[in-house]
Amino acid sequence: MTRERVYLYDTTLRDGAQTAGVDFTLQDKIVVAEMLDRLGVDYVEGGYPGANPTDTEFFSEHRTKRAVFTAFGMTKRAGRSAANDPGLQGVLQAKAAACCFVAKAWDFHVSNALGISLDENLVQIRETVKAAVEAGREALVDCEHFFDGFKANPRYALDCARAAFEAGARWVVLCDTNGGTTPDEIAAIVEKASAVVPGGNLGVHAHDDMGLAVANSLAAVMSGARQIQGALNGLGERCGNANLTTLIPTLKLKPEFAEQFEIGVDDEALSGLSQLSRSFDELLNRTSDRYAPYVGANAFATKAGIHASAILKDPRTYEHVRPESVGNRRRLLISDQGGKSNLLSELARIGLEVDKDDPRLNALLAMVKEREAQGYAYEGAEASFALLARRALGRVPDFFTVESFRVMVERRHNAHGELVTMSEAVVKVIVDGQPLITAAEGIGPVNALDVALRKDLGRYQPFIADLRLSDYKVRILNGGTEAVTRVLVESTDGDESWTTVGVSPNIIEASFEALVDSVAYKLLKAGASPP
Ligand SMILES: CC(=O)SCCNC(=O)CCNC(=O)[C@H](O)C(C)(C)COP(=O)(O)OP(=O)(O)OC[C@H]1O[C@@H](n2cnc3c(N)ncnc32)[C@H](O)[C@@H]1OP(=O)(O)O
Ligand SMILES: CC(=O)C(=O)O
Repeated sequence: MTRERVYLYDTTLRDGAQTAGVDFTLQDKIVVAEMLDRLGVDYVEGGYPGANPTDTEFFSEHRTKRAVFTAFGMTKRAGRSAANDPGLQGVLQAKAAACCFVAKAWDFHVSNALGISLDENLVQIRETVKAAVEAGREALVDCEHFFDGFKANPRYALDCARAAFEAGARWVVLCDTNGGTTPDEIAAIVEKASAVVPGGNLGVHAHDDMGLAVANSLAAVMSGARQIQGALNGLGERCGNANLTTLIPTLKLKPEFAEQFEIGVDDEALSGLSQLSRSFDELLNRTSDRYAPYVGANAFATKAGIHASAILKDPRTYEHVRPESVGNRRRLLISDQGGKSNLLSELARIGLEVDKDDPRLNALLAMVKEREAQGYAYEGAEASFALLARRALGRVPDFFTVESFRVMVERRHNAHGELVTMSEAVVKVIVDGQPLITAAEGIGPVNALDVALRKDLGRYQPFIADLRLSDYKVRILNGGTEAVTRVLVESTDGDESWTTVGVSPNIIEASFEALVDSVAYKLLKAGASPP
């Protein structure tokens, strides 16, 4: 059976730039356009030339090799011709192969936001599209608020779509601008619109204000639309646009879509999707959503023991697609919700083969559950779990022991008479039976302890030379007088990052426990020989 082509139109660099907290530089835009081009989307909407210097500069040259590089703008203003509208001319002069114009399609908006007659708006749509076609551009029209407009005045909304199509628009894109439409409504309205504009020329642009942008886009395709507009990681105005990072795997991996439709993203690009999504977040300087469908770090993370047990027998029991297909990975987490299956999987991952009937496994599981009840959280502290497991299995050397530590925080005037807060720590460790005492200053008590601990570990010192802390998180558990503190410390040596956990009613003690685990893990990892 021949499959029909569905075109992906990426608006990350235009609607995505309207996301609160997102501000692309020119260099960012260049990098993202290249990422999108490699991914295999059909259109890259680069921004709004004329709206700001970055976008204008971005359109000073073609930025894509495969995708149709597209400039965004609005229909010409009322009361002037297309040729005399500087905004429209700015869009038409941009170095782009296509132009996408936002046009009002809701009578209420025409009267209240534009303040012009309904007929004048239709003239604006027609003349704008004609000007783009005459300028040799592929023309697209984003019919803003099409679905709300259709519900208020179906005839007029359809008149707008028809005006765009008859004037020569390749694509008439029906927008759920306020994101308030349901999939059933989308399906029914797209079907009605395809009586005016053939489905092969209809697109959908859905916003996620009800969490339905992906569902609405898929409903539109099922009703005949053949272009989907969306953004990487669901960026976009307010709650975002349809998330292409969710839509792409769905279109490629779910039989009800994959058997009927074809998109420009190939299997290899699909297998790089998780990495692409995370790299994009890094470029935005924001933390990736661990719970994102398909690409999130938790998308294939299983905590429940019953699930883990079945996954080990056949991953299809609890996975709707293979994690590798989108470049993600399966994780069976260690926690108080897990059973022996979780343990066995994690032990195998860290290179410890243990028999399922080994009694030490039950002891380790009991220990994990007991410690989790005290406040430890091993699902996010894989290095502390690796140490705990090796200790339970008698396979971890005690590289060093901590005899004592002391921290002092003092607020005083320095030699210049300025008020300063100083932290000092003294740590005493035993290495090969020899006591080693170190003292250090730090910007805070934990920093002082960290510096002191890592200052002199005797013959282990070379192994920890590249160790540094990259993150430190504190959480108070239970509240009130019963409160205990959980500290998670993330460390790195440049090659790998690992997380350790410490728990105590005393925040310094909890921090120190996590620091000691981090150093021990590094020694283990580096293959340091035990005493
Ligand atoms: C649904 C969407 O996401 S559409 C995309 C929205 N994106 C953006 O607005 C980002 C870029 N925008 C901008 O930088 C600026 O708004 C500009 C450069 C486009 C215009 O700036 P200004 O000229 O200062 O106008 P301003 O932003 O205050 O108002 C928009 C004007 O466009 C008019 N307008 C809005 N939509 C359209 C349209 N589809 N066709 C013609 N005119 C329109 C409005 O009526 C208003 O004009 P008015 O003040 O005379 O009534
Ligand atoms: C065009 C557009 O971004 C919208 O209608 O939401």
